[in-house]
Amino acid sequence: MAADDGFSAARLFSQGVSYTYDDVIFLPGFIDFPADAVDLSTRLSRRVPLSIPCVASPMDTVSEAAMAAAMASLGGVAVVHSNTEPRAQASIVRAAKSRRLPFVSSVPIFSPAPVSEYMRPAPRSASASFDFEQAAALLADEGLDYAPLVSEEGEVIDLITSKDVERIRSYPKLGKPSLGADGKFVVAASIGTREDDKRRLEQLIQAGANAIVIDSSQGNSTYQLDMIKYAKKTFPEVDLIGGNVVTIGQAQNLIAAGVDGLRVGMGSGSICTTQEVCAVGRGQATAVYKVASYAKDHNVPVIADGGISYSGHIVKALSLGASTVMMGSFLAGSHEAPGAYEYKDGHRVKKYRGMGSLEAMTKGSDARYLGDTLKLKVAQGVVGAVADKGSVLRFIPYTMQAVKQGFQDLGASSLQSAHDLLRAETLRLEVRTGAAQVEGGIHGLVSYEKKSF
Ligand SMILES: NC(=O)C1=CN([C@@H]2O[C@H](COP(=O)(O)OP(=O)(O)OC[C@H]3O[C@@H](n4cnc5c(N)ncnc54)[C@H](O)[C@@H]3O)[C@@H](O)[C@H]2O)C=CC1
Ligand SMILES: O=c1[nH]c(=O)c2[nH+]cn([C@@H]3O[C@H](COP(=O)(O)O)[C@@H](O)[C@H]3O)c2[nH]1
Ligand SMILES: [K+]
Repeated sequence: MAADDGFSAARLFSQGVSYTYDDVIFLPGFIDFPADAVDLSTRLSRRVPLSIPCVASPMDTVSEAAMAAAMASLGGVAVVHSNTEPRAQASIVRAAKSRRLPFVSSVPIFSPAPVSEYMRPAPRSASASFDFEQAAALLADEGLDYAPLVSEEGEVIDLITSKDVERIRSYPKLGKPSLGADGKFVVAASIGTREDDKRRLEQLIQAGANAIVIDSSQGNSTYQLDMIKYAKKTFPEVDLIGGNVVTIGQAQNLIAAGVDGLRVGMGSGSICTTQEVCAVGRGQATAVYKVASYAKDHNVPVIADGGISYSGHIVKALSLGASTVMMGSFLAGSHEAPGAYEYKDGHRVKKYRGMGSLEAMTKGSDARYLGDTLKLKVAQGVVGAVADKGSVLRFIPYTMQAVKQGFQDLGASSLQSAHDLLRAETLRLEVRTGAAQVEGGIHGLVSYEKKSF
């Protein structure tokens, strides 16, 4: 492409305008490879590789054991939220890491009555270290309807049933899972910056957390810098992700303090009211581009956090320099998100709430606020609901296929290649006017059905 067509990102993002994903559009590049050849493997942080660039947000309506097992089995990762007691959070991490199956069943396995009173003895059990194919083969070979999943310590941790096998088989084939050096699923977890969080950190690391996210809307604080220094000194072997940041100045401080990854986004989340309440933040496209262009020189991967509604947003975030995207609302309506489905106006929905909503704050993150001299609580998020999306094991593979098609259109065969095109200014983009955005969407139809896959 002629270099004088469109704008380079460097030029576009230096004009004093805060842009978000929908404001910008990439100009197509040259295709000389099939979409299937696009390599989406990446890193969550310096030492945590992933095979897909997807991260589930540390929110109590998104990331618990079922999400963590499913995301790791897809090659991504979930960050287990901290809106609960440290012991409970650590046991969620343990539960996800104790298996190699892509799900945590909802069958209650704890009961006041001895199990033998209401269940037949299982003819065979499956080892908790079995992956899906091994467990499915056991059920098929032995003609079993179910088998308990038994840990190395002889504890029954779950059940696998022939129905689970049927369900998982109806989804796209599982790719390369995220496994740590211990051969177990990669699971991350979040902490805060209070004195108590040091104890939480210790318990999470004992539970085997592969990376720790320091969860704050404004990471550039003396509290976070102190926590980074403490964590890096006490547990140097575990990757530490700082944030959130949206400027180079914030990133500089956290990188200097030693973080292995950065989480970028302030006010961009679907449930966020931070920009409204505090007047601080940044358009997400600008934030990702600016922080990533600084962090790359320090070998610090960037997580583009918030504002992802569809695959095109993921392509934009990654092409603007992010190594992964972190998602809340995109994953919240899934089978794997915590909570039960409800019906609202005839739609099947799941609750999704901001961690800075009054409801979430009074549930657990309250400690943050109760300790403050100023005890007036002001929400920076809302409580809402999102539509049932089915299993992440189904819609994430389709979403990744769409992302590969986007990369192919750009002429980028991998994340590294997209980042190279960006830095070489071969990647060209423009701002879309309001009319161009309308044109880029579905328009002029009396009615339509949108079925993506
Ligand atoms: N990405 C985003 O745009 C936003 C995200 N959130 C989410 O909401 C949740 C809460 O975020 P925040 O309110 O930023 O939590 P936070 O824990 O970072 O801050 C809450 C308050 O506690 C203070 N604080 C923190 N550590 C302290 C210490 N050691 N001593 C004294 N004061 C201390 C902070 O300065 C702040 O006033 C998080 O899950 C966050 O991800 C909230 C707002 C915006
Ligand atoms: O202003 C905020 N108030 C909140 O209560 C809140 N809770 C979460 N978050 C942030 O939003 C991200 C998820 O955003 P999405 O739903 O758009 O994926 C998350 O990953 C967070 O960065 C919040 N931001
Ligand atoms: K918002």
